[in-house]
Amino acid sequence: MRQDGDAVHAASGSGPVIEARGLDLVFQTGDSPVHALKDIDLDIFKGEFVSLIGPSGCGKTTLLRVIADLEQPTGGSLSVNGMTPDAARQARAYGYVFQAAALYPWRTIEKNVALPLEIMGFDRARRKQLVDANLDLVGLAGFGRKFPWQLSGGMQQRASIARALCFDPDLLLMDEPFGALDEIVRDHLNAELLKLWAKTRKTVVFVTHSIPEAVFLSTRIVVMSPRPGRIHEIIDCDLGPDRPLEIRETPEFLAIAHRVREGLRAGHGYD
Ligand SMILES: Nc1ncnc2c1ncn2[C@@H]1O[C@H](COP(=O)(O)OP(=O)(O)OP(=O)(O)O)[C@@H](O)[C@H]1O
Repeated sequence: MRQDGDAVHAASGSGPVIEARGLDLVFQTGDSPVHALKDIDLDIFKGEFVSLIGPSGCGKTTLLRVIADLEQPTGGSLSVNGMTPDAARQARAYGYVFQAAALYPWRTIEKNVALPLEIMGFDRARRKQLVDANLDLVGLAGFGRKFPWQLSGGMQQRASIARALCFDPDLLLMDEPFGALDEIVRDHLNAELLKLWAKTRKTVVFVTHSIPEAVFLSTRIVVMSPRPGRIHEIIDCDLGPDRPLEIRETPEFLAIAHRVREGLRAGHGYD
């Protein structure tokens, strides 16, 4: 198993934001136990954009949910910002973007984005300031008074990103946020997300099924193999920070995409 980036980061002396060692998760179901994650070792460092890619059911969402303390591992250890996942959740260490935008239909966009701030007890003036700034950041300035159903799917997903960012967490966990969108909108949002990441330098863990999306966005790609979900390979994606959409036609991009595809195939054991 390769972890190309680790040596570089270890040399820089910065500790990992996420550190998983021998992580295991077995779901106890009515029928038979489901071994969702097996022996996951993974370090993710500050400012990285790491994608988790793998076949359906390989445990990508489960791994993200374990990091977010929404599932409990049955073995191994995990730290998030040097804390237990439980402590990190309570310290609001991360923002979470779900597959579906999951906005409340009866609240306006600004009220949806403000929800975490209300829960955290921010006063009204500060809430307005943060909501406006984050709607602006995701290109939704002027749409705060609309209701979710008045916005396109892509705009709703942007609003859910603004909601995840509004309290300025250093870590963003994103579970296939653009999976349900058409390709043109997805391309556009990929480019926007990359700009946003370059501007904010947040650490991002991003789940996707799409090889081009993973290569376009990531600094490293974690290729997972089918159940029980294991890390098959970690691939460095050193295309630099400046990535216009046309980069997807370049030999460097295609070479990395090819490596990811080969990794997925080898992990599957088709050959
Ligand atoms: N709460 C649960 N109880 C029992 N089994 C579960 C539970 N959550 C997930 N699983 C199982 O664990 C495995 C991993 O699921 P997970 O959703 O993490 O996969 P995934 O890689 O994200 O899949 P997809 O790409 O289809 O979203 C699957 O077999 C799934 O059915």
